[in-house]
Amino acid sequence: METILRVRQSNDETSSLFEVTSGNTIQVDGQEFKFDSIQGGQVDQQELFERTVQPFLDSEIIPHSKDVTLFTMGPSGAGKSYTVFGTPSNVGLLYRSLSYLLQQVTGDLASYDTVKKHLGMNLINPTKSGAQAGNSSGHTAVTVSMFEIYNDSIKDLFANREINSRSVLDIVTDPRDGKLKPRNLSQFYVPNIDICKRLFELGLKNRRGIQKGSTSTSSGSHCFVHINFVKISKDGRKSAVSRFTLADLSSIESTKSAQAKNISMKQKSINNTSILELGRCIHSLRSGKQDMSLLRTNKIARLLFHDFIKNKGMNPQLKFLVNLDSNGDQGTSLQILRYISSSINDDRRTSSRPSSSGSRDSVKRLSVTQRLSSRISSTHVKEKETLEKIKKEKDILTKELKQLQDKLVENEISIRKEISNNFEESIAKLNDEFRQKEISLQNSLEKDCDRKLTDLADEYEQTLCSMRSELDSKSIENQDLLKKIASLRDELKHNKIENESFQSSITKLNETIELKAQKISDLKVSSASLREELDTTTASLNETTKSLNDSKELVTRLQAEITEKKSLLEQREFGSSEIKQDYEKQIRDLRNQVKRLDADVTAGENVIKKLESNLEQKIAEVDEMKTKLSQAEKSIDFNKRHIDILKDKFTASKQKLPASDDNNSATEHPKSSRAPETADPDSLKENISPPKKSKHKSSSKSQKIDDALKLTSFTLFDKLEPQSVDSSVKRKRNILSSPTKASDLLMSSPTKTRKKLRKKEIVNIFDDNELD
Ligand SMILES: Nc1ncnc2c1ncn2[C@@H]1O[C@H](COP(=O)(O)OP(=O)(O)OP(=O)(O)O)[C@@H](O)[C@H]1O
Repeated sequence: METILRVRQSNDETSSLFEVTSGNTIQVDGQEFKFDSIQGGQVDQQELFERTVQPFLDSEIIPHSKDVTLFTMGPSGAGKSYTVFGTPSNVGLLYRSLSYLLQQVTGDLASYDTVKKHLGMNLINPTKSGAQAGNSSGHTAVTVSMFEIYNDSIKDLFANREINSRSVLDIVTDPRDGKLKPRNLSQFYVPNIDICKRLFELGLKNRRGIQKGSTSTSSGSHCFVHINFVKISKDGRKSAVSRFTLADLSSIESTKSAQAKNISMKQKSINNTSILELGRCIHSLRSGKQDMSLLRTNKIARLLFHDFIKNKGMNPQLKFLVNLDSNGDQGTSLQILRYISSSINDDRRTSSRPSSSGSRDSVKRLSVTQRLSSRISSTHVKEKETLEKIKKEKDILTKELKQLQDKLVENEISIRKEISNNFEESIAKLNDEFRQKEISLQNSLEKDCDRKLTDLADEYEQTLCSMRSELDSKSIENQDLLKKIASLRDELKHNKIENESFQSSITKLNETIELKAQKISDLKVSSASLREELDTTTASLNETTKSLNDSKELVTRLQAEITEKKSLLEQREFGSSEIKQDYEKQIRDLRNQVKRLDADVTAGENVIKKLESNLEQKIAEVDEMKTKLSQAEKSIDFNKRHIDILKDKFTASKQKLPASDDNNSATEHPKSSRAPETADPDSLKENISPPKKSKHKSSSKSQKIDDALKLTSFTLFDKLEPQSVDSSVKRKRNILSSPTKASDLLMSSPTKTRKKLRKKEIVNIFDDNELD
């Protein structure tokens, strides 16, 4: 047991109600009180933690899984709650202890599920993030619980509910961790310090008299916090829990302070009684008197019972942290100090004023004896004897009572031990039973499993056999299919080759058709120009004819003039010789002129004849070209139709090809190569003479098509009738055929040279555009 004094120092040291006389002793009102350590006002929260709590965390809780309880006691307002919980900016022992323990478990934090296996269903996971914290192979964890005892009833502060009746028997040993605690107390898994803070905020909010967000308001209740440090064995089967209990006890209230804090007298007396009883209990246990009856009535004492039993009443790990305010009430402070010194530090009290109550008792006892002796002396001896008898009897009875009481305590201890042993035995039995059941269940499950596995194996074997036979048949089918696919591939290759040649022949045909179309268009152009030339020639012929007629009229007129002049000459034969000569000259000139005209007419006629013959020739050539043109057009139409048929066939063959060969999707069905046979029979009969049977199978379709086209073209050219000569040309030829008119034409032809040249050009054009 350890006593620590924390002093809340006032700024005004002169008004301080106590002084520290030596290292661990204080003096109040002339009385000295000794503590294990005194933490002055300059000691801050962290220092206090490091000096008072951290040592036993390191030496007891973490390595040895021992339980330690720390009580804070003191007058109201001395800083008990401040010491335990602190303020948000300066946290107290609770948060510092938790964060210290959490630091120790870092890296080895067991997951919530793992800890739950050991601590049971009452373990609560505070958040979703808590579920993800830690790992299944971790070996340490921290859990917390919080409850208050107020008006002798217990309230779970994390659950905000009264967790049991007023009976102390509701404080029970939890079989999971072997700790004595209120029945069904909530226990939270702690993954980190932030969650802790939120939890305790909630707990303090639920605490009686504590206002939200504050730890300073006096509550009038005893508040207990259990910090459980869980250690799981390496094999994960066993666990040990060490518990650090932080108890913020209610202050011992004077009537005045209780009234000031609005605490009922009943509550005040319950609180004070419970604390005094706790002190008496500890004192009796320490002095070896073991007044265990207190443990049956006092809840705080009962909560510590487990520790006493466990430690066999010897030196339980209890720490009393006494808070005193240097400016506080002297009476209350003295009351606390006396309480501590009488119940805990009795042997350590260095000096105190002579007990006034003790002297009063002795005075009382003296007066009673004097009165009794005076009575005895005044009454007769019999009464004295009787009194002595009674006294003796009383002594005997007192002795017996004491013996009985001792026996009772012994019995209770033995009963409790027995119960505890029985309980442990029954737990061990239950564990064994459970293990046996588990093993038998496991065996039966294994058997079941084996049986099912065998059945499944048989089933699978059968299925496998049937699947194998199916596989064999399928593989045979598959081979057939592969063969088919191979043959189809060959066919496909063959078709591909054919198709390629077919494509090239189509390309060639297209090229030929284009060439022919080009030639036809050229022929059309030249034929149009020929027509124009013909028209101009016809027009010039007409002109020449007209000029010939004019020339003839002129010749006639000149002949008439000659005749007239002859007659005039005869009439004037006797005229002057000059006139005669003039006339004769004129006649000669005219005769010469006539002769020249006759020569010109003759030459013109010759030219016209030539032109006529040329014209006829050209007309014949034009007719021939027209015939060829129409034949070629027909041939092209037929070819086009033929190509269309072939293309249709080709497309149909493509569609019929097997879909398996994706790469050869453009290949054709072999039947497409027989397109000419399935083409329009009438048109083929009409236009294509049957193709000669090839000696070699390998003759390409393009060749066949070419042959067919050529044959068709030739047949068409043979069958076509010659075209009739243009009627206007014929008419002009008739006109020009007359030799008498040729000279006139020659006379009046102004474009002779140009026509000759044009004629030459026409002849050239016809030569160039001759069809194949
Ligand atoms: N050592 C200290 N340093 C600074 N402030 C302190 C100290 N001790 C206590 N206080 C402040 O004094 C006020 C009262 O303290 P606290 O509530 O802890 O007293 P208490 O002993 O718990 O009182 P009660 O028993 O009535 O609940 C609080 O505001 C607290 O912050």
